[in-house]
Amino acid sequence: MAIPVVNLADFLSGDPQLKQAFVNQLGKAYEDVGFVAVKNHGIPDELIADLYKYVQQFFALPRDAKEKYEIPDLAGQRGYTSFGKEHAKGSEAPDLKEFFQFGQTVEDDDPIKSEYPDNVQVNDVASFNVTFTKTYRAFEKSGRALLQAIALYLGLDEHYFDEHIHNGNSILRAIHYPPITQEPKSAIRAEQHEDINLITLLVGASADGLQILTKQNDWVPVTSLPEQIVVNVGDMLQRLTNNKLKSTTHRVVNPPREMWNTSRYSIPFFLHPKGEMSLACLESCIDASHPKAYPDATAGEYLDERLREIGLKK
Ligand SMILES: O=C(O)CCC(=O)C(=O)O
Ligand SMILES: [Fe+2]
Repeated sequence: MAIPVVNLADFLSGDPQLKQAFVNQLGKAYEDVGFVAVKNHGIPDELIADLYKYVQQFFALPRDAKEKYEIPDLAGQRGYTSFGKEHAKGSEAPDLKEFFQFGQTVEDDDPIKSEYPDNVQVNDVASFNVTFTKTYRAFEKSGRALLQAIALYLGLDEHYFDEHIHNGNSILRAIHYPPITQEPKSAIRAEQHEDINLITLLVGASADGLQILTKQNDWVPVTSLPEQIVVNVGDMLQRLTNNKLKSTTHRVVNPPREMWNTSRYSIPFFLHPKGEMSLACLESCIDASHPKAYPDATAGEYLDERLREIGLKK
């Protein structure tokens, strides 16, 4: 399905009409579909190409080399998570994937630094860490602009989210779905789920497979052009907006049999605020026909609950 396409350059153009049109398009798309493709997203193409190159080199390492980067007790939040560990909420069968997660680097004197585990430094692939750091910052910047547009759509101050996402708990996750070697029992590459965070930015997944569940209950493939990124609403934003903006269910299906011998790679950036941000439903999203749907919680409390549900945290 062609998801709505928005042009981030409109928002940043300085032309008030173009900016407002962008806000309306993005907000409407997030009320209706929950997913958009963003062009002129500001993440340099060379950086994305480098990132994919190093990610492929990493997953091609022998198993014992990768396992050096799998750190128990970090709930998969930093470093490597081997094949078959994570399952979708409510599903028994683990997803057919391995992944590597990279988190925030606090560079100012924000005391939140002590709450974040250090990133796991990969020594086997030159330039891996520096490329992850650069891409992480680029995603934060694009994500901040998108959240400014969302804030305006919700009638909030344009900079409402800025302080919450500065030094936020975002995760850059590189995923490898290996070739399929035997008939999978019940598992698919990534079982249906909703993302936990505020918004997810996804660059150029290397092969087909991503599908979203429509309001009519049909699974439809997400298609976007190579120069676009896909950006969807996660459960934290859905909760904050009392279900006004939709965290749409999605999954990654297995390829047809003749493509079983191919890998799929994808690199989502899960944009999280700091743990202390309140996700209490916004007053402006509550009225008689939309009664408050969730109890108050902070982003940190909510994240812990969700990590337990997907088998990453005990
Ligand atoms: O691999 C993809 O394209 C999407 C993965 C995904 O939905 C996730 O990791 O939350
Ligand atoms: Fe997802």
